Amino acid sequence: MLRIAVPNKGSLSTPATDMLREAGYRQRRDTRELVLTDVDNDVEFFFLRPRDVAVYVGSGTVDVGITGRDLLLDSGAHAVEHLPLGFAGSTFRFAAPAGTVTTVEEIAGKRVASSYTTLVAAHLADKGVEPAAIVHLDGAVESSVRLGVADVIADVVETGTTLRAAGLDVFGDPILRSEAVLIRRADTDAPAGIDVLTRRLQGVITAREYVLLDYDVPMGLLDAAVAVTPGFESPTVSPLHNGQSAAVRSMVRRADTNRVMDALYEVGARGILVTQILASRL
Ligand SMILES: Nc1ncnc2c1ncn2[C@@H]1O[C@H](COP(=O)(O)OP(=O)(O)OP(=O)(O)O)[C@@H](O)[C@H]1O
Ligand SMILES: O=P(O)(O)OC[C@H]1O[C@H](OP(=O)(O)OP(=O)(O)O)[C@H](O)[C@@H]1O
Ligand SMILES: [Mg+2]
Repeated sequence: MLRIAVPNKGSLSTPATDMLREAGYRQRRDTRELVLTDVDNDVEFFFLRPRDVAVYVGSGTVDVGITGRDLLLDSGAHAVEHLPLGFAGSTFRFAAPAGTVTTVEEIAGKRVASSYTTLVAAHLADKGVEPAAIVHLDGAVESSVRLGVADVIADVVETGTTLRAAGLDVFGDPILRSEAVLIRRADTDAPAGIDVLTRRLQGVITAREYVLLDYDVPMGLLDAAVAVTPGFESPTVSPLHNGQSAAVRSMVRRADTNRVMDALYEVGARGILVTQILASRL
């Protein structure tokens, strides 16, 4: 039975549970449930603190887990990224009161507050910058400068709203671009059952990222239309009963849908329909 660690709280928890449910797994109804066995799918879920997921996976007590790339790197656990999951995207960045610190080099001799101190220490060591101190805080890191325990922070930035509210500006390149990832233990054979889980999660990712596009096009314009919608391998083309047109079906990136529909219309395609994909195995 594959043992899967899932975040029980925080930004990752609900989207992780939603994705597993979409992938056909049973999920808990009550947030106080700590363990859930899905007998039909031969998997067991352990609901753990997001920060602890990598620790359990690295120690081999659970086989795989869902966590953030930033949390994985900060944990120093013996675990590796297996599949990016496409949600909980964020950047991890330095910030300071507007105009005070504007380059990473200027962090030398200053105090840096973060909830991700291992990640910050490794990054600064890599850049050859020696801070005066790296202060570990559990959260609300943006308040640390105003309250006088740090000069600079390193924190998760999603929309930037929290930074703006605290009067802080980001500086330097992003330390990291993070998203939710499926992780497994490093340097060991892939656990039995991970392939099915991976295909199922990949299926959800594809269903979220792509739509199906159907359209009719006169035979003479078929090549031009197909060039607009090349699909994954090659689009499906079926002759229409009138003998003069073809019906085409192709997968298109959801974000490109309207641009592609406009281009197809220009080429001469008509009856252009978009359909949502509910599940997929490619
Ligand atoms: N706006 C966000 N705030 C915090 N974390 C985010 C955000 N967007 C994405 N994430 C990701 O979520 C993970 C952090 O989750 P975690 O549950 O530890 O913190 P949290 O969402 O801040 O929860 P908490 O309520 O405990 O503060 C990281 O991988 C982080 O990159
Ligand atoms: O760029 P934004 O969209 O504003 O999001 C980023 C903020 O959200 C998180 O804080 P959270 O609300 O989890 O509080 P915490 O700092 O106490 O963890 C994170 O630590 C940042 O502070
Ligand atoms: Mg938080």
